[in-house]
Amino acid sequence: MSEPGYLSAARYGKQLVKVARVVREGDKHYIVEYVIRALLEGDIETSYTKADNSVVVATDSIKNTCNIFAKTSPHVLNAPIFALHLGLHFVTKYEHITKAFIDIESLKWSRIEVDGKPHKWSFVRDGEEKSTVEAVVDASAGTDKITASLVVGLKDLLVLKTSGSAFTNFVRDEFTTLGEVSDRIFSTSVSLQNTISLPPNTPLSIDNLTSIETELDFPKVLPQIKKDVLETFATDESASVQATMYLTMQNILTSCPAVKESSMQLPNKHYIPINLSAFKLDNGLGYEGGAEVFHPSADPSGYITATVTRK
Ligand SMILES: O=c1[nH]c(=O)c2[nH]c(=O)[nH]c2[nH]1
Repeated sequence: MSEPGYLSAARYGKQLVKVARVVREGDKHYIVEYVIRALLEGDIETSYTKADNSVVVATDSIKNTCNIFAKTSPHVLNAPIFALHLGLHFVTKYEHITKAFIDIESLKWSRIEVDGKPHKWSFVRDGEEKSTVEAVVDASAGTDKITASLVVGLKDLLVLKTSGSAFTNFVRDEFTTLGEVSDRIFSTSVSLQNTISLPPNTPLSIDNLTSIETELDFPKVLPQIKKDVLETFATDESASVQATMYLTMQNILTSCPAVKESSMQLPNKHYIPINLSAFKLDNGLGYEGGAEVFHPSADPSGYITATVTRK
């Protein structure tokens, strides 16, 4: 009997590969802690359609490769370049693997300050936000014509402001109960992805990674992006989540020439003023705001997304 369907997409690999790497420069130490997802595409159809494992690089070997590269890659402290290195390895090592998808989440380890000075080997988890990388390395046109896309960003960056946020002039009809406010709490958990322009005229290869690493300067760019996010959030007289997120991405495009597109997803984590009038307490429920007691509402939340692309 002929099969009713055909294999229209296939990709596989290992996810949740957790690895930490210490780099020691004398008694000054560095640490990164990564959660890696490495997925492969290529001439792997027969593993699905013919039970042919001869085309399968075992996901266990993919995990081993992540650990080996954590030890051997000269780019291990620079997550976006490390992701490109891993991806380039898979598409050059295995002739039948033509695309590699490497995602990395970096957990936050910041140096502990002692007497105002960063300690040499002690670190603190001072925030749940993760720095993110999504790299796609594509050798489908041949290993001498490898291309890649690279997206860097962050997620789970929780922020809140108690003033400088209004929401007025929205559609008011028979479905509307929300009052207009000139002053409210604005809180969100920032997810942000920035598409990076890779240096032009540089054939993508493992040999060129060091010059790409120098040119893109992620140790400078990534903190700049976070600074843009936090400073825009703090200082914008926000008319809405939509308007503030748009301004944030324009500021990133201004400060980071290597970013060609920026996308954000922001939940609007509502803080709802509690009505205390039954207790003869005025909790500032009107247009002017000024409420002091709120219900931090877990759900539902607004969910606002946008992409800004360089002209
Ligand atoms: O900044 C906001 N944008 C909205 O689209 C919206 N909708 C809503 O109920 N409150 C808000 N706040």
